[in-house]
Amino acid sequence: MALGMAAVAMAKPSSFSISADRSSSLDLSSDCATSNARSMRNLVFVVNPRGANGRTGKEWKKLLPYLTTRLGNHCNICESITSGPSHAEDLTREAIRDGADAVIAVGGDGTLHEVVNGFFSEGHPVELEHQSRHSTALGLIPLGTGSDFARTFGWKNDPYEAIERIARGFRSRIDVGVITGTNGNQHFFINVADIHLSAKAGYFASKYKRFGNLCYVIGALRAFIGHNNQDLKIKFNGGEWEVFQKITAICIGNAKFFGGGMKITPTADPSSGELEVVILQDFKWYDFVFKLHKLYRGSHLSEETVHSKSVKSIEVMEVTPTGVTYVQSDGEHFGFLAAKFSLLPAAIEFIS
Ligand SMILES: Nc1ncnc2c1ncn2[C@@H]1O[C@H](COP(=O)(O)OP(=O)(O)OP(=O)(O)O)[C@@H](O)[C@H]1O
Repeated sequence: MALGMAAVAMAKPSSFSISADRSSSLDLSSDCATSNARSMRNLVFVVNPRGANGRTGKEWKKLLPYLTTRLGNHCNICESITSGPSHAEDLTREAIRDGADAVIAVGGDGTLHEVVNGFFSEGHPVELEHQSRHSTALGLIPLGTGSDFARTFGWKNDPYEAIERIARGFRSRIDVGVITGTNGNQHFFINVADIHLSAKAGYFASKYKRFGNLCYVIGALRAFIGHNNQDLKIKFNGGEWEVFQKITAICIGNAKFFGGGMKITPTADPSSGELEVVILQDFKWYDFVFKLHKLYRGSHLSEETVHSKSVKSIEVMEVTPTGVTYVQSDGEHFGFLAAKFSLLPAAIEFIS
């Protein structure tokens, strides 16, 4: 195992590992200073130093000594710093193949999203070679701008609380959402996928993260420029196509929150085996002004122009193809319609 973890570190110069138990036999053949004790849990922390406009990197530097003291006697702590977008996926795959007991995303929802995608390769779960029964858990230290997935569990951006959860090591299985685009490739999401106005707003919000949570307001204002509510065809659970008119946004929740605290899919539950779909129809700009408080509270489902439904799958396509209806997943730009959204029930063990 120690050799495996060393391989993670050697493959990426930005990775190294620390164990508080430095007196135990260390593998000094690499910069990944792991203990050989097999009883030690191997935890790989995938850290996005640019999360929350660089705050994640700064917080992590302060946190690491505490983490080492708190967990280092029982765990090998391996730090993997991302070097750019998508790197977290590769780091996660390598860690799982090398036998990590847990991969912990340190950052926001974007980092968590990439780590979740790293649990899969070409549509299949990544496994420790020749040991399909070994299970790597997913963990989270929420340190992002929105950190919306953590809100479903009532967690704050408090890294010390997160470390206590990791120390307890309680695991429960959660569902993972799957998006299949027009090219047939599968992409995974853990929080909320969404279509049209909100997805366009998210696309622009990502350009303004330097303004903190205000980026979501700026993104929404920018997205309204040139926006039209649009007729879309929807197929639920593999049934018949139905036309829904004047759609403003479709939100598909494995969990409840998006956009920096909006409780958009309020009955979604990542361990329910179903996705909650919320369809907003015929919203005008002033509806967002008057109904925004409802979206934040999750009380918008009672509105006449809001429909919700629990599903196993949903397919969406444009009635009149434009090719520019935005799709995003976990706040990350995915592409454009058409797309199918489905679920892998209980796909990942999550440290909760
Ligand atoms: N080293 C890096 N340099 C630049 N960008 C990176 C790096 N590592 C990851 N990223 C990108 O940073 C983006 C944002 O990361 P993250 O989600 O952690 O923070 P956030 O956007 O502030 O939080 P939230 O998504 O919760 O609002 C991700 O899309 C990811 O691809």
